[in-house]
Amino acid sequence: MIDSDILCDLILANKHKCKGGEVADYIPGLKNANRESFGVCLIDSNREVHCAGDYEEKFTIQSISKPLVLMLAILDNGEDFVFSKIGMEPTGDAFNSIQKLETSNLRKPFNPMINAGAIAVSSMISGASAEEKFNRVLDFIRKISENPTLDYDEEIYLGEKETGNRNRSMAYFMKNDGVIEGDVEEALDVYFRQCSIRVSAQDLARIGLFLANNGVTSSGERVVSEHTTRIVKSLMVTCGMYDGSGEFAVRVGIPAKSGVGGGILSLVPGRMGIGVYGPALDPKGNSIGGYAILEDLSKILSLSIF
Ligand SMILES: NC(=O)CC[C@H](N)C(=O)O
Repeated sequence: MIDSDILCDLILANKHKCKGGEVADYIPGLKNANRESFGVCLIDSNREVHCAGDYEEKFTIQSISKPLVLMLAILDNGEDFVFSKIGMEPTGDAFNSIQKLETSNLRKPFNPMINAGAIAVSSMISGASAEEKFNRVLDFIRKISENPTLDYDEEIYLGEKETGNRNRSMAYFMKNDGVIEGDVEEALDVYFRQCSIRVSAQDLARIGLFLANNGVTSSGERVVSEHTTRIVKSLMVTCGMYDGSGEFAVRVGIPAKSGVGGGILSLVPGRMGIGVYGPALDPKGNSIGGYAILEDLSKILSLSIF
């Protein structure tokens, strides 16, 4: 049993830490986020929902879309094809780093949780057009979050598209190397749109529970195989918190994926899904408040899987 008061106490105890971070500012839609916003939602295996703070506030999913779109790409193409194009190793570099694409002998992005790998994943989604591919992504995320009202933020999508030249350059590089087989601009369009999907901490907790339950929604529908969720959870542990994944594994010890919108999706296998939101980020791009709450929760509830 989890006492909801614990979550309120943790919000109060950690709120001051958010003042230390920076809100992502590469596009106006993100810069305008309120750095004081702070919310958490935990849904346990009995489907009991525990929430505190701004758990209903919407923000863009950003990099948290990466493990989710990976599941759809595996459904569409199979694991062998996906990992013939993308590796499974952490880089130790920033999420938007370009360097290993050329300097490593691998000649493919190191993993699906960095931008290069995620853009390659987006290029594998089935559909006749970017719009059809994105609509399949949105439908998939609606299903696993059990929230049919999820939508995307048009202003942020356009901002991502306008400023995303670093992502664009990686995508063209990967097209040159045969990692991306289809139309590059279409892959980028799907990627920019998927980053702009609006979610709340509660939506993330629901997705976390789906992963904790090995690919079954709380209404009992199996959407992906247990094996696929194992792949995704493993990659979340090793690469989900960017180049801070090692320290996060030591301090918190659960699969998690963060995004520059300020969200963190996390879960404890078989036990619960947890979503946190706080747009003030540390230098690696992880939510400062979200990280702090997860660290405290892990200690209080003995969540580490290690
Ligand atoms: N770390 C992130 O959340 C990155 C997502 C962001 N839209 C980008 O592509 O740079």
